[in-house]
Amino acid sequence: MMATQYNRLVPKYLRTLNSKSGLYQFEEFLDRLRLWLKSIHFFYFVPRFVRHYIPPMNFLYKKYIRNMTWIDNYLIGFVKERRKEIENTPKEEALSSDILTLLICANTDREKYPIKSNDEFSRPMTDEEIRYCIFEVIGGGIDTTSHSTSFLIYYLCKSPEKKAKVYAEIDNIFKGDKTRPVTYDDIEKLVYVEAAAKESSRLMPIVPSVFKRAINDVMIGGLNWKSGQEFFVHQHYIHHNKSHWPNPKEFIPERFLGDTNKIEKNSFIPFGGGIRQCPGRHLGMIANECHELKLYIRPRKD
Ligand code: HEM
Repeated sequence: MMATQYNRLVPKYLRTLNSKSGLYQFEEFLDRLRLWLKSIHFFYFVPRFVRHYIPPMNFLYKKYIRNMTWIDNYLIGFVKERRKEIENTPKEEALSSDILTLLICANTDREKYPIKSNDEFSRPMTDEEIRYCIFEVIGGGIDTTSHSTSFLIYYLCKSPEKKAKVYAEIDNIFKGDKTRPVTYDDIEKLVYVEAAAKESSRLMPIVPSVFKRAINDVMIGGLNWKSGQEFFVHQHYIHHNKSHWPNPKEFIPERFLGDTNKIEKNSFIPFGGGIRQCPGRHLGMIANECHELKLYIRPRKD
């Protein structure tokens, strides 16, 4: 989405920074996203009373809230702008399939793949709801995917023997054609590539732990948790636990080949779990595999 925005906002011949250009605002947006990321820990760990009343925490608090308001307004601007564009597009003209367009058109007569149901969610979403979704996708979908790819490349570079297997599989499917687009069929056939991507996310889960709250009294891991109690599930630790993963520090994609039923339930959770499991998990995994492909299909420089 960011790359598309960049290309849309700034024609090639204008790609220099000046304070009025959309690109300038976009750069500011990225800076503010970084600040927002920093502020997450502040809101997690600084108690409410301290952040409201004790200097300098209360100044930081105000700064972070101002930052969040700026981001909200910026994103709402996109939603409104795109909504107007869609309204001005004749019905017979096809719309693009980007996430923003799909969200705006959901449950309207412009929806591409309508789902019939009569529940409380069968109404078009408000600008505010779409803004939340877009922000989640930006926050949850971009760095996670790019960092996953970086670690995959890292582990493959460290394991020439495994990398050779990735090459062999890619060669077998693409037969030397370096230009044709990657299809869904290819992705299905690339089992070793997928196994390598999974093994890399086992060794280095990009989100190392997730935050959960018990909604009932429950026993997990032999401990009793009270309703309302909050805790972290530590993926990194689980992925390195010897009882689930023999030689846990070694990069062995073969673990994910063959009968995957032997992988113990909940011992591989790079995308979290439960009802709030990552909704972008398939997209993230496919993007990861496609990056791997693009890289290795090219002329090879080891
Ligand atoms: C390799 C890439 C990715 C990894 C490792 C990853 C990992 C995660 C994890 C661990 C969670 C928390 C799940 C939990 O609480 O149990 C999460 C949530 C989320 N992810 Fe991803 N993600 C990736 C890609 C994406 C992509 C591509 C998108 C969107 C297009 C996305 C959107 C989201 C959203 C919206 C949530 C919040 C879900 C909720 O709270 O209900 N993620 N992701």
